[in-house]
Order: sequence, then structure tokens, then C-alpha cells
Amino acid sequence: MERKEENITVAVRIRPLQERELASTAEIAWEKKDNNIIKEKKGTREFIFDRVYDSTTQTSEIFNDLALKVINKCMEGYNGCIFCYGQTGSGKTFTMHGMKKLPGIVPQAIESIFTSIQKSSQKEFLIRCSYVEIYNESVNDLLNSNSLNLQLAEDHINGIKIIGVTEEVCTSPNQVQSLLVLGETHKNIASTSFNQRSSRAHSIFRVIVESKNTYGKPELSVASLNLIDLAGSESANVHTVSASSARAREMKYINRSLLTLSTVIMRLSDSKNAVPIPYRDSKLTRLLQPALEGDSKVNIICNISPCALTFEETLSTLKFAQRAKKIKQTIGRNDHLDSKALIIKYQEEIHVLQEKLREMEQRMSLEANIQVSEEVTHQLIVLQEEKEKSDAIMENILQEKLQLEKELERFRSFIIHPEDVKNAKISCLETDDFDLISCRKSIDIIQKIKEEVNKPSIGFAQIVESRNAKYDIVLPKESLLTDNIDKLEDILNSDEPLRRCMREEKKTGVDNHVDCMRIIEEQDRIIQTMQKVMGEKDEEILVLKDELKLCRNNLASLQRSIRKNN
Ligand SMILES: Nc1ncnc2c1ncn2[C@@H]1O[C@H](COP(=O)(O)OP(=O)(O)OP(=O)(O)O)[C@@H](O)[C@H]1O
Repeated sequence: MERKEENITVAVRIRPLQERELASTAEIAWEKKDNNIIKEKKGTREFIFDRVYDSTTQTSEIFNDLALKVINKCMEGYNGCIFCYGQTGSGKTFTMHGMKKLPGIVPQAIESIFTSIQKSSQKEFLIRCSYVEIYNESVNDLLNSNSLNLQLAEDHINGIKIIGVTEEVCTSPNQVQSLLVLGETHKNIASTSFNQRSSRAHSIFRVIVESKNTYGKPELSVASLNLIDLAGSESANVHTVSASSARAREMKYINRSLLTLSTVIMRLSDSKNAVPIPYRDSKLTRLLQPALEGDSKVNIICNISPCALTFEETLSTLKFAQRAKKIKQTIGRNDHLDSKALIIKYQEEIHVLQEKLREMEQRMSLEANIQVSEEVTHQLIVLQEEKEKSDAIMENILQEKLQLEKELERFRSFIIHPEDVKNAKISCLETDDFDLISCRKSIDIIQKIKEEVNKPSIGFAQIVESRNAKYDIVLPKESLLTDNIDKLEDILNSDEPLRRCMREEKKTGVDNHVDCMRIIEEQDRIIQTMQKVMGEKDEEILVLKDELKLCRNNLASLQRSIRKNN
């Protein structure tokens, strides 16, 4: 632990005259002589301090001159303590807390701590805050209105501890600011003869700064900064008869604890005197003991009124300040190489939590995979069912198509094409009931039919036109018959209904061309219907083929994603 001796820094702040003082005939009794001297205006008394501020000084100047040094020391691991001392209405709360537009030492200290953290690139910090008041010798938690009369205990590492006090870990100035606002709502404030809003208790706002090196030597320090707004001393005679017993009781406790503080300061300032120091006589001095004994860099700001109305009280304050100025301290840095600091504890907890988080993330991703697999499997089953259904439909359609193709083929077989005719055999000529003569007769008959068909009156000319080739082949010429004997046989073979009709005609000698045409028409009609049905079926097959293709694509992408997840 590094140690160096230094005096407590003491400053005096003279506040401006208040309305009540201005309205009185009382004169100015105290004035600033120099930057560090205050003197009695009409007398010879002079007091020298580290700094003297007059009524024109802004709190920000006091902060930069004095408080900032304490805060910077805290950031390096040294304890710090700043307190405002003075009679009631002298400007202690104004200096310590200030107002929104004129912020006091506390809000400026908070800003400064977080700015310093921002600039420290090679350190990690943990900030926690507590806010208590000592009211009628009872330590009350200002951050928890239910925590009253907290007990104090001595801790060899952390000094005097307030058992059960709320300590909030803060990560931003706003968070600390909101704690101050909360504490303010729980404070004991009342109107007194000298102050409309008089603090009836000593309030202690404590910021604990834990810091740890992130580079180099693994240094760890825990420093506490105590910012104390003392309640103001009051002479018993300033209270009127109407002062309530509650006010009188508060006053008694305030004065007694301030007297103890004075005694402690006096004994500490007199190093030759070996009498015991009565720290335990009040909660205030008990709490301030470690700081006053030298574990903290201490700043005392003594607030005074320059008015002659409170001359005696101001003189008493200046004497207190003079004694405090004599106290010598040996301040040491609080290096903690053990794991008791919260920052270490929290880092260990963070490590454990990070491990847990990693495990959880792994489990979650595993779970997600299982879920994906289940979802994919379900989709796969649905798709396979759909595929089976569409396969069955396809099979039916194919069967139907096959059936239709067979039928179509059958009906097509009724139609005669020239190439078919070429290859045909004259089997019909080999039969018993069919000779060349009868053929000739048949040809004659067909010729007759053709002539009849070609007659415009009959009206079948167009219908039969397409089939003329067939009949042209069998023109009634013997030579042609010989040449196209194969064709003739084919016609006769494949056009069975027609042949039957012709035979009928041959047998009976009755003209049957009307029946022949009807047969031809019937054949054409059936073929057209079959072609139409086939066309529709082909379209259906195309649609189903597209659907099947889509199903196969989906199936393939799902199988791909299952492979990926596995
Ligand atoms: N330097 C200053 N400039 C302007 N006004 C001030 C200054 N100091 C104090 N005042 C005003 O004087 C009044 C009393 O100040 P303050 O409440 O700070 O006194 P106090 O010492 O805290 O009193 P108490 O001990 O009774 O709580 C307030 O209205 C405050 O605004």
C-alpha cells in the first residue's frame, strides 16, 4: 500500500446575504481578503485556509479547485471524503447538491466519475452507490424508506460498514441521478427560522469505485467517495416558543453530533495530546472515523454567512475549520488482491452466466434443428401422400389413355391410308366367295356409288371428298385393278362395314350407297370424338405432369435441407 502524508484541505465559502439579512440593519461582518484569507470586516481576526470563496463564486469553480482532485484520487483507488460544515442556512446543501441550473458537488462528481471511466481505456470499473441519513442518531436508508435505524459494524477491509444498506450498482450518470432524486423524497426536511428547507439530518451519499486493470499488472482497487451534507448547527435561542418538540429534539441531536465532530477534530488536530478520540459518541463520527483517521483524502467546505446577525456561529465555524486544517493524514491506496471486490465476484458470475448462456444457445440450436427436422419430416410425409395420390391418378389416366389409344387405334384402323393400301394382300381374292368377276362387279357397283355420291343432288359430295383417294384407287378399269390389286384388298379388308354393305348390294341388287355413306359418316364421327377426348386427356396429363414436377422439386429441396441440418 503506497502512503503519503498530507493535511486535510479546508475551504470557506461565504454565501450572499439573504432577504431576511438584507432587510435587517445588521452589517457585513466577514469578508474575503485574499484567495485563502477571510477577515473580520471591522476587527482584526483573520483566518487562513486552503481557499476562500466569496458570494460571487460558482460551485463549479469550487468543484474544479477542490472536489475534482478528491474524485481523481478515488479513480486511482484512494478513498475520498468531502463534507460541508456550517450553521443552519449557511449554504451547505446549496454547495453539496445545488439546483438543476446550478449543480452542486454531488451531480458534478457523478459526471466526472463517468467521464473518467470513459477515458480509462485500460481499466474496468464497477460503481455502486448508497445514500443514508443520520436522523436523531438513527441511520436510515434513503434508497429504501423501510430500512430504518441500520446498525454499523467494523470491517477490517472496508472500514465502517452500514449493515443492510442498499447499494445500487450504477452504469450511467442518469442512473445515479435517479437514486439521488429517490433519496431526496425520503429526506427529513423542515422549515426553521433560518432556512425554509432545512436538512434535519446529516446525509451521506457514498459512491464505491472498484477498478481493475485490463492490461499489465492485475491491479484491483476499491475506493469509496463520501459526499456529506451535514445538518446545520443552531443556537437554542433562535427557536421561538412555537418550535415543536420534534424540532427541538432534532436540534438537540444535530448539535450533539456536531459537538462530537468538533471534539474529534480538535483531538485529531492536537497530535501531542494522547487522549482518546470519541468517535463512538455519535453515529456521524463513527462513520467518519476511517476518513478522519487517514484512510481518505478529506475536503471540508465550511459555509458561512457574512452577516453580523450570525457572527458568533460563523466564528465558531471558522474555529472548527482552523482546527480541521491542522489534521495531518497519511493516505494509502486501497489495493485489493483478493477476490472480495464485487468487480471480481461479478466477473466470476458473468463468466458462469456466459457459460450457461453458451450451453443454452447450443441447446436452443439443437432444439431448433429437431424442430426443423420434425417439420420437414411432416412436410415430407404430406408430400409423399400427395405424390402417391397423384401417382394413382396418373396411373388411372394412363390406363384410360391406353384404353382410349387402343380404341382410337381400333377406330383408326377403320380409316384407310394410301400407304396401308399398298401393303395390303388380296386375301379376299383367295376366298371361295370372291373371284375376279365378282370383283369386277363390285368395282362396277362402287363406280356407281361414286357417280351417285358425286351427284350434286345427293349432297354428300363434300363429306366424301376426303375419302376420294380411297375410291379413286378402285376405278373400274381392269388394268388399274391389276395394278392396284393390293390396295383394293386392303380397302376391302379394313373397311369391313362398307364391304358388308357392298356385298348386301351385290346380293340384293339394290342401290345401297346411302347406307355406305352413313357408315363412313359414323366412322368419322367416332374418330373425331375419340380425338377430342384424347386431346383433353393429353391436356390433363400435361397439368398433372407440371404438378408432379413441382412436388418433386419441393421434395428435393426438403431433402436437401434435411441433409444440411444433419
Ligand atoms: N452561494 C449561494 N448563492 C446563492 N444562494 C445561496 C448560496 N448559498 C446558499 N444559498 C441559499 O441560501 C438558502 C439556504 O441554503 P442551504 O439550504 O444550502 O443552507 P444549509 O446550510 O444547507 O441549511 P440547513 O443546515 O438548514 O439545511 C437557500 O435558499 C440557498 O439557495
